[in-house]
Amino acid sequence: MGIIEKIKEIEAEMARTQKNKATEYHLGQLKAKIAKLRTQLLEPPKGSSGAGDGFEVTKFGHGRVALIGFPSVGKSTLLTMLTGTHSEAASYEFTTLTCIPGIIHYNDTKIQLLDLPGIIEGASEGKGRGRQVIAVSKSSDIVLMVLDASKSEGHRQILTRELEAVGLRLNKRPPQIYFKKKKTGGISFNSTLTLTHIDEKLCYQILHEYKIHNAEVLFREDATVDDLIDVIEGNRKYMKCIYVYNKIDVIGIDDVDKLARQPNSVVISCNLKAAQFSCAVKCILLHALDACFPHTPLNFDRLLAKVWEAMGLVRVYTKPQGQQPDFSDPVVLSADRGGCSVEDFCNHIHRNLIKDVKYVLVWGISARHYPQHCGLSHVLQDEDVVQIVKKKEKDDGGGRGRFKSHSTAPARISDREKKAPLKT
Ligand SMILES: Nc1nc2c(ncn2[C@@H]2O[C@H](COP(=O)(O)OP(=O)(O)OP(=O)(O)O)[C@@H](O)[C@H]2O)c(=O)[nH]1
Ligand SMILES: [K+]
Ligand SMILES: [Mg+2]
Repeated sequence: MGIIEKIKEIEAEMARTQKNKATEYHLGQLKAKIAKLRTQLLEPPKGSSGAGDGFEVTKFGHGRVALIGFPSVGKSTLLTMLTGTHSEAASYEFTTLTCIPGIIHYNDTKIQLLDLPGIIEGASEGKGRGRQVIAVSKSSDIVLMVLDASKSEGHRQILTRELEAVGLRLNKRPPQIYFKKKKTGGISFNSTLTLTHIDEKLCYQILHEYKIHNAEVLFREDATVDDLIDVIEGNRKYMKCIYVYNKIDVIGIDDVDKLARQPNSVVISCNLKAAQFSCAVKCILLHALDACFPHTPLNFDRLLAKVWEAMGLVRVYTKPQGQQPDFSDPVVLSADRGGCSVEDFCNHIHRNLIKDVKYVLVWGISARHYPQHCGLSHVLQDEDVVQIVKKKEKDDGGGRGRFKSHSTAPARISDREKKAPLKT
């Protein structure tokens, strides 16, 4: 029997089993069995270099965003409009057969956007190009789940299930469970609060299923069996996901309103410019819009702002001693990938720089006063300005200038200030 058949059989057994106190141990064990089989399924077939075979494109820019969705929801149309890179779009399904990269230029950064073939139910088990598509989406920093606003709400759940089946966790944080395998000593089970979904016996049983007999487990939240399995498997990827409802030009105002109010969601139309849209719809959208740009496709500005927020990129501008900061070319850091400390910043510029650094001067929202003398562990924030003071060098932090120490309230440096000359 193949792995997929085994999974199907266990799923059928779970569906047959009534959920009650007497069966909960058995059900927990079955869940662990399925998780183990799914992990086996993810192992690349012999002779291939990985599940993303033939789909890999070189990483480029400051971050990567994948477009995931059913066929013909408008992924390629969206890629073409956001990046200017042409990706064939047509009214028939599976128009796109491979991975097509484009670049979004936003806030002085470059974000790689990947168009992918449509996926269908069963993708996680290898239907269509599901496994390759999922492997590529795992390599990205965030996922845009593109949905057809005129189709069933169930599509979002089906896609979420497919992604969960391969270990992706969307808009969730890792379970607060400390877990460490040991060589001896048996299982030590502890919790900092009352657990309502799992008890010691169930925990032992799941560990037993994984043939783990010595370990330390500490629950720091009221976690579930699924959470425990995620922690034991240890290969889950926690990603932000934005639900992009496209084609709102073909649905009614009430439905647009409902979709626009869901968490992590944005409603758009590739077909209509904002100016062509009725005033009523624009009013509804305004609760989510900072400004309405009449000549951009409807709500693209909002979509880009959401992508930017989810990426969590931190732009740091360098200021050579005695000169204006260079506001054209930021060093781009990320808390999730590589970190945002002064040390990370220095390593970004040059890997040997760190040994020459005496301290740095920081202007911007991470600084308590302007400029703040900071060490290597100081955590920078978006739009900070940094001057590196090397050993045997004097800083110019005491001079007269815009970002000087007598400024009291740390404020984000505005675009206007960036353009204005900075005297030092
Ligand atoms: N009404 C409407 N149609 C749209 C919109 N965006 C895209 N379309 C149409 O939807 C159809 C499918 O678009 P594609 O961009 O090919 O969709 P896809 O998701 O890339 O499809 P596959 O590559 O086959 O998975 C095309 O006929 C587009 O013109 C929209 O906002 N409104
Ligand atoms: K299509
Ligand atoms: Mg396409």
